[in-house]
Amino acid sequence: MRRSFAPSVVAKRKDRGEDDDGDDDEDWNINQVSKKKTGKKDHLLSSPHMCPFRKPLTPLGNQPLANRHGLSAHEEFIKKLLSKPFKIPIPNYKGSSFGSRALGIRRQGARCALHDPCEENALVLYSPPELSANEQLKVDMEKQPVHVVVDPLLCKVLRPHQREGVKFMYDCVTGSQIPDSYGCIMADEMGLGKTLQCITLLWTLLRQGPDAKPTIDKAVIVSPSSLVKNWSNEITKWLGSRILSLPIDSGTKDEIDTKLERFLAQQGRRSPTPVLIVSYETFRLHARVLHKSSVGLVICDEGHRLKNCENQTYQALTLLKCQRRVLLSGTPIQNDL
Ligand SMILES: Nc1ncnc2c1ncn2[C@@H]1O[C@H](COP(=O)(O)OP(=O)(O)OP(=O)(O)O)[C@@H](O)[C@H]1O
Repeated sequence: MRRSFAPSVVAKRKDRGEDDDGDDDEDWNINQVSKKKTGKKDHLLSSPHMCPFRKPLTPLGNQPLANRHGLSAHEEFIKKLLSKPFKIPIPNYKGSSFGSRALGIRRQGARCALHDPCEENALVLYSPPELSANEQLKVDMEKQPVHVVVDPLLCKVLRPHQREGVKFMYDCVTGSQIPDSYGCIMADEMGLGKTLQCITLLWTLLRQGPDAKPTIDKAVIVSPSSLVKNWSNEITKWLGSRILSLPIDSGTKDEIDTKLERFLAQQGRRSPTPVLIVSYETFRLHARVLHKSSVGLVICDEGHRLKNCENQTYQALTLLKCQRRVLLSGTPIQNDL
């Protein structure tokens, strides 16, 4: 802090007998310092490097200690801390069996639906039971079921009868229509858009569920060979690149087996190709591979082709490890389905 040199202030200071060895450079007086502190006036004055008007700088000895690398003790401590190798805190921890899976950040707080159930035109397939204010205080919001709402992308194109159809199929395959039954026949007339309804169901089950996680991880569509490509095109038409399908309509036995094995080996929420599309013939011929693992949903297009239960394709389909089953047919009556 600079001292005032106003004559009145200087006079007052002198009256009070204040000495001048404060911090201010301007007030430093080499004669006084030499008399009071060192008594080496002559020596100081005789030094050719000593300025008589400016106090000497603080000696370096007052600075924090530096090591031989020029780091202060604190910097040295931080460096040591950061260079410590990472140690797994759990003894003998082996890690997950899915080596490629990265650790995620656990979601905190209440679960929420993927799409807004209150949005105009929203198609809500599942609503959690309503809770009273008192119940809301008691329940664990992290375990509360959430709404299942059809992606608005599809909602805006679905026609009224298709909305009903999607809701019907969802209720059936989730066991809400008939307890412990997970199948249905979708028998809309030809050209009413059964394919789009099934794609909507598939997309919803692959991404959502009341537990705020996907209901299924893989699905198989079995259709007449002439329609395999059509299914793949319709999926791309409505969902773009959101999901990739795996249509199998040609190839050698080994090639097809390899593709099927790869499809079945996929696990978890984000399978790269979660939808397999095969013909009835391919399904029957490769049933041995397909029976090795389970899938979340099977859709049989033109299901009236499964004429009776002695049929080999029917047998192969029955043995597939899959609980949720949808059969599509524009003409279900002809075969007594
Ligand atoms: N909501 C919609 N808006 C626009 N186009 C639609 C809609 N629903 C279906 N379509 C189109 O109508 C056409 C016929 O639909 P689709 O093939 O699904 O009928 P389908 O009921 O499966 O008939 P089929 O019994 O002959 O298989 C398709 O090209 C489909 O993309």
